[in-house]
Amino acid sequence: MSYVIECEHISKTFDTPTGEFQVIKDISIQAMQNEILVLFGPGQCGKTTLLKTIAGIEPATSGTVRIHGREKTKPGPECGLVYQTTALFPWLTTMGNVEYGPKVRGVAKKERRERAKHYIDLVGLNGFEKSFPIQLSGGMRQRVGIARVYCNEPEVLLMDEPFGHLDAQTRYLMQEELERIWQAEKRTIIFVTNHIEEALYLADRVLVMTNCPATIKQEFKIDLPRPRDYTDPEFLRLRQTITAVVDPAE
Ligand SMILES: Nc1ncnc2c1ncn2[C@@H]1O[C@H](COP(=O)(O)OP(=O)(O)OP(=O)(O)O)[C@@H](O)[C@H]1O
Repeated sequence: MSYVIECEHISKTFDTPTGEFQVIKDISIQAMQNEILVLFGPGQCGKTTLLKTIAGIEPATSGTVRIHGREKTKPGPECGLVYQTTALFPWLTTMGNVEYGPKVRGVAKKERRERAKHYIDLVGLNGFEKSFPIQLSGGMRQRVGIARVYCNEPEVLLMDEPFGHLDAQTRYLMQEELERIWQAEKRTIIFVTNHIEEALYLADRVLVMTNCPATIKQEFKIDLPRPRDYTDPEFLRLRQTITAVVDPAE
């Protein structure tokens, strides 16, 4: 079996004014083609650091990251990132933001506009092509962020609590929307969250992390049919089981 993402024995230690601080300890994970892998753990446990290491933004102190078998040591277009507060260019419209990546890479205007329009429609923003970010709600801005990474056609999507700043209703809606988008155009996704329902709604597998230094404590394969039902008894049972595994004081 060939994996899209392979992390082997990743450790990460920061030099701080008070000495060395180990954030990640010997983590090995793999993601298969089109899988949604959710990293789930308590706040400050090291989830973002692990994602940055996979993206090549924070080099690992030891261990290797491979994307499609190629070692990853620096940021590159093969990884598309969506953050909690998506940094859209405020002076560009939805179209301008979504087509930005292909434009910088020299893709001809007609082709990149068609591609951008396709992804704008896919995320449900048809009619908002000319809107500026300030004219959009938080959920709509995250839709633009998702369309923008899709438009760059990365091999993997790395999503760091992308819905963490949204109100509860919009958050549920965006979970459903991401699942719909992923069903329409599947990608390999590593999704970071500390929200158990979000993890269960989206994941093929949930990896529960321990607190700093982060290790993988337990893995759960989520075989529930999609789209998932938050009130399904099996969903609720898994919610209870996984919550019990996470110990914020660990
Ligand atoms: N550049 C850095 N230098 C020193 N310490 C750092 C650095 N980056 C992160 N840390 C520390 O590493 C720990 C893990 O941080 P990280 O942001 O990876 O956690 P997280 O699980 O993503 O947190 P949250 O759920 O709150 O987003 C924290 O204690 C943080 O202060």
